[in-house]
Amino acid sequence: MLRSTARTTDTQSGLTMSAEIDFAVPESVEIYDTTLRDGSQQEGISLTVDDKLRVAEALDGLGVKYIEGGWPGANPKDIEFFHRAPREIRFGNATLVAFGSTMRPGGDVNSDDTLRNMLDANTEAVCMVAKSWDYHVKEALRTTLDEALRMAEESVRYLVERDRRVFFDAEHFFDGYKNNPQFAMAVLRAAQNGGASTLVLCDTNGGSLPFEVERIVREVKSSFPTQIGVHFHNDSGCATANALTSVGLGATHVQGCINGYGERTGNTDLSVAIPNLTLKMGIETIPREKIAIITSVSRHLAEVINIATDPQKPYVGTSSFTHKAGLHVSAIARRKDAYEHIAPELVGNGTRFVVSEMAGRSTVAIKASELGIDLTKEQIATVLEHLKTLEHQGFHFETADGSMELLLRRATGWNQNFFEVESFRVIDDFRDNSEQLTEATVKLWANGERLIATGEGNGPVNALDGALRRALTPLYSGLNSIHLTDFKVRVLDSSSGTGAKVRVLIDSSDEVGSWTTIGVSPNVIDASWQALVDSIVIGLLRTQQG
Ligand SMILES: CC(=O)SCCNC(=O)CCNC(=O)[C@H](O)C(C)(C)COP(=O)(O)OP(=O)(O)OC[C@H]1O[C@@H](n2cnc3c(N)ncnc32)[C@H](O)[C@@H]1OP(=O)(O)O
Ligand SMILES: CC(=O)C(=O)O
Repeated sequence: MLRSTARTTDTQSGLTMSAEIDFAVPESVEIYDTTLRDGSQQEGISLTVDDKLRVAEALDGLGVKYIEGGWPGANPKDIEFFHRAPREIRFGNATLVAFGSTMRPGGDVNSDDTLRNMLDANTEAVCMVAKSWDYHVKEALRTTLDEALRMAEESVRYLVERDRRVFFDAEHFFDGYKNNPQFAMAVLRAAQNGGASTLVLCDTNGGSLPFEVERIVREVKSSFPTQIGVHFHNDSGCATANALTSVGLGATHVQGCINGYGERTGNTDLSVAIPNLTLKMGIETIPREKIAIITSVSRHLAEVINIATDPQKPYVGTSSFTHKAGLHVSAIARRKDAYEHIAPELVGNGTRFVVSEMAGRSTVAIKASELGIDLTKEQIATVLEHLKTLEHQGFHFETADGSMELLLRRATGWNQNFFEVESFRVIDDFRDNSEQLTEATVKLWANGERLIATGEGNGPVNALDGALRRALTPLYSGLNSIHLTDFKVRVLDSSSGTGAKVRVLIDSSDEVGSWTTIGVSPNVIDASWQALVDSIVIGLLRTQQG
């Protein structure tokens, strides 16, 4: 077991104790997710009660120990959630926690609405937030330090006496400790006296750095026998590092959110903290077998919450194990772990390679073999050269897997024989101020026949797509299951104004999957046509391959 050593300072007397104390790095840490409370304080998040239930279900499935469900009484949604959750979810792992503050200044526990609402939520555990920064007591609560201590102790005791396990969130603990350590520690003592099970040190403004956290957690740990927890915001970008530092000093309860949601810059990202604690520090967090679903849970929550996650998010991001540089791919082809800090499968993620101008021969060879395309060394070299030239012209193959596949196939001497393009034409027809119609005509050759078809649409791509389908569907009925799902245009050299080159990306899908194709040209219709033809060819190839 890891051990860390600390000197301690008596915060009452200010004296530094000479004795050194060993803190064991814990064997296990309680994971407490606050997505449904602090996570929902993030700008842009607004969950329905049904959404909250889905999030709670997913978190329980992941095996977190506590799920903070909201602040009962703060809004009707949270009241309904606490009513429905125990009836509609069969919790297998998690305990639901109701959040609230201490009673108000000058209040009485027996008539305080917040405390009553926390009890009415009917949860085994509650989390109570209290001010531990003297500045906040004086300026935000506008009361005395003694009154803040009374509010904390009596409120905790009131809930403990009613059989609740009380987590005590000492708000602004780190700033409070820096400003007035005696008061910050006195608040913890009040909560301990009241019977709180866990003293949670909160970095509410999120500005603390790991070396400060280390000093302060060490002080607290040496002064309190009670379980220590932590709750870090990410305003200095150190929330997860601060949580790990605290655990290294003996904290055994970590609050945060899968995907790091939360007020302002968010909270400790549990999708990062859990793998670090488990896989790197050897500490038990969620059940071991659940680590492998953390990527899918992170993505599922992002869908429910409707905020796309950062592809570069450690462990669970789509780019977390994606390799682009030729040297990296070449080494990975020899040793899988050459550029990966863990095996991605441990967290349910996977290795990906993207092909671009940064590629070398190994990348092209791997991509071709993934697609079942046999390329000779010479063909690989030719593809690589062609690829780099095209990327220089503005193509971006890492986002266009469909066009990349065609490039690789063509290098073998293959050429699509579904159809041959003789010509195409697009006419924009403005009939009057309210109506605009685009008409496209394509002339193709297929099966030895000359095919001429016209399509109408609300724009050139729509009209060209219509004309192509009208010409080809009688020959290839599989086209009916191919759909264009997205169309993106990017101006590549904006300094050239309307003469600029554009890059068009088209996303397409069929019943089994999706692909992206690309076109680049100074003419947006030409660029669109290139991407469109590639899209149809890939679609036909897929129907042919069954
Ligand atoms: C650090 C955190 O993130 S804690 C969680 C914060 N979350 C939220 O605020 C979201 C939910 N909040 C709400 O719905 C509302 O703010 C409520 C229902 C809690 C309170 O609403 P209101 O009564 O209208 O008050 P308001 O929002 O203006 O908050 C200020 C009041 O809370 C009191 N208050 C603030 N912090 C605390 C605390 N830790 N303990 C007790 N009272 C507190 C203030 O003294 C002030 O009371 P006063 O108006 O009687 O002087
Ligand atoms: C309790 C809480 O959310 C905080 O102090 O940040």
